Amino acid sequence: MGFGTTEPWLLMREFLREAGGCAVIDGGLATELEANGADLNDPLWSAKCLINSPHLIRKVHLDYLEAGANVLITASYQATIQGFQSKGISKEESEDLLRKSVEIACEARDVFQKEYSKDSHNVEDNEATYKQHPILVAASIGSYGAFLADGSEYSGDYGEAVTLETLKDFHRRRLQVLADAGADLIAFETIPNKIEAQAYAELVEENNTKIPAWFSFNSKDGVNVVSGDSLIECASIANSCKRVVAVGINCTPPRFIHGLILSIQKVTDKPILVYPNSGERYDADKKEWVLSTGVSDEDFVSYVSIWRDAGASLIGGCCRTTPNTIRAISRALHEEYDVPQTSVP
Ligand SMILES: C[S+](C)CC[C@H](N)C(=O)O
Ligand SMILES: N[C@@H](CCS)C(=O)O
Ligand SMILES: [Zn+2]
Repeated sequence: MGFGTTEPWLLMREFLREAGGCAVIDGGLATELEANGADLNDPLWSAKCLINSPHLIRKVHLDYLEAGANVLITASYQATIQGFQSKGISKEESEDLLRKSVEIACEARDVFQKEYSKDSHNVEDNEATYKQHPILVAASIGSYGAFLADGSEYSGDYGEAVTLETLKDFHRRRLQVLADAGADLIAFETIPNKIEAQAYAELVEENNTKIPAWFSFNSKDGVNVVSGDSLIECASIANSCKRVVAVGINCTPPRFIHGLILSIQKVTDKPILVYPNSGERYDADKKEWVLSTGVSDEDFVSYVSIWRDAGASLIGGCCRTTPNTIRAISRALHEEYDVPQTSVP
């Protein structure tokens, strides 16, 4: 499924309808790469796997599809031309690595869909597990703070020297490459402040970016985005951007999500997406998560119907969530909204 170039918002509505009213976003990619043995203690973080272990990325994407995800987010969150160049990789090879992140996700989707259609011939049409399963590939763009690799995507504090133009210059070429790489949409994720949202909005307009985008902010107080900038103002920037087809929150503790959905709704009619983290805290110096501050999968999933009823129409997980979290989200959504089939004796 692709969005093409016309009426992106209509096609998003159609995707959501095909997904049963509420689509499932995948879970933590880096988390699962680590669970599969990757060492991400590196300034490139998960993007290191684009160089060393693309097979792991493909496996994790497939695990999320099998768990019920309708949206795969690519491994380009911390993949930047500048970051690759600082490792001695040429500009051309860096751009190839960005494209590769999209290719891997598209390939995983193709493999999954082939298997899925093979299996469908062996089961009754009315079995809920074999319903139509639309899948979008969302090319991730992490913030300038992610590139800094100092955890500043959780502070949004870039200092006075970083201006709107700095951020536009930083993201411009990467956005162009990812937008032309065959993904269905761009996922601007973990956006920590208003200036970066403004930079993305201007770049999308300036480039006349071919594919639509979503804007997803993070919060650590349940009111504002992590920098302290107003979420309402940030979401309004996303709302004014015609190519933006969904607005929401990611990598934020589950307990804050309900209130944040209500805030976003005040300024947009666009679909709302939420993919919280487990509630744990990231120690950027040690490059590790502080254990025992998060919620269990059961607790996470107990929020799902609340988020859905509050108006979220894309729900998934971010850091420290796993295929088990996504499977439970998918079940919770489908149990609640599927009309049971009556069996004919
Ligand atoms: C979303 S955080 C866990 C990403 C990693 C961070 N930018 C770092 O490199 O430490
Ligand atoms: N897409 C990234 C988000 C980090 S906040 C990941 O799942 O690793
Ligand atoms: Zn995250």
